[in-house]
Amino acid sequence: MAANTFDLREFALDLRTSLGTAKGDITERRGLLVGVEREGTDGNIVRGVGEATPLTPWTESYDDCAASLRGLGEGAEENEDDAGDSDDGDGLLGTLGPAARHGVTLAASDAAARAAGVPLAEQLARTAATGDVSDSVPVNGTVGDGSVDETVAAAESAVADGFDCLKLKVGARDVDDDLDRLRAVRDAVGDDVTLRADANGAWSHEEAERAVDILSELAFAYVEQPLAADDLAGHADLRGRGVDIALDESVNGTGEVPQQLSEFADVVVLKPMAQGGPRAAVALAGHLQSQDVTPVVTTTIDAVVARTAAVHVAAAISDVPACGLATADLLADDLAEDPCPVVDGSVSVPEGPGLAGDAFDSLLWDE
Ligand SMILES: O=C(O)CCC(=O)C1=CC=C[C@@H](O)[C@@H]1C(=O)O
Ligand SMILES: [Mg+2]
Repeated sequence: MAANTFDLREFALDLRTSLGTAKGDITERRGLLVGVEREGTDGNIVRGVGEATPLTPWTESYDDCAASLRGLGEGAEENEDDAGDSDDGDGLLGTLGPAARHGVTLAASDAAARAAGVPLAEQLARTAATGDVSDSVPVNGTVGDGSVDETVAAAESAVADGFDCLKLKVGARDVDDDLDRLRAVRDAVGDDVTLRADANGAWSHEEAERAVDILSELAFAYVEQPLAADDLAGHADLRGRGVDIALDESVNGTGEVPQQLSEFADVVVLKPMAQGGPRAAVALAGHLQSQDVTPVVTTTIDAVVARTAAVHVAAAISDVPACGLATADLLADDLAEDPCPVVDGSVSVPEGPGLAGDAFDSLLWDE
């Protein structure tokens, strides 16, 4: 196989307004675009584009990600067979943290899908045997921490924009203040809007038990990561109280993923950036569905390349519920035009080939 050559481009994007979470405010997203070029079987150059946008504690640090990708560029010639689109972590890929691995495997998968002339979602569905590929994906609105009035206003604005599912960030303030926020949102948007809360592991077991009882009264669909990432037993204990329990940091970190997640959660959030690439995310989704656990795909507030890849991941997962992919509006600017704009609470899957044809090539190569 001809050697891969890798190109890198660093970027930094400000958020339009900071996203308040229990882990602090997210104000900027720094990452690296990864471009791969290789000679195809017909002798033509095949290109692929990836994105590595770290976010601790879901992934390695930016500095570690950047250093490992720069090291990759120097050794690409010797490691041509390792930098394919395999996510099994052998060889070269095994030395990379999840965000760097996401950048490399996404670029390789984009190149392979473009060479085959198929959308990335179709290639992902083929390799994971997940079944048919959707041509659109439902998405939820994302509402950060804020006062009661700010939260209600943001929720009403999202519903007016066509979202019928909202995720509300909690855990940054006293649990009773959060429950006042959530009750006010339910009163404002009515019973037909699906509501979710995400605590990012901020609550004690006692706080979580109180919260779950109120969330059940308010008919919330699920609460994401109410307890610390390592408290799987605590999450299991919260189940069956009228609101589903979702795991995020317990599954999307740099630790081991428990095999039998159905003991601990009804829903598992999948972050392709934290899973080390689109294929790993789709494979885990299939594993979850085999245990009757519902997968939900979310970005890590990424730039347009990784966000588009997350749309393809969600499209390759059968019967996926509303996903956390409508995060473009959180950014003050982006690297390229969005091929998956949100329309009435859903996004269309680009026809490709690959991610979005050659739409992102000019970000890495001078035409
Ligand atoms: O799920 C969504 O609606 C958007 C993504 C999202 O909420 C998150 C992305 C990355 C880190 C966190 O701030 C948050 C999460 O915890 O899921
Ligand atoms: Mg979360």
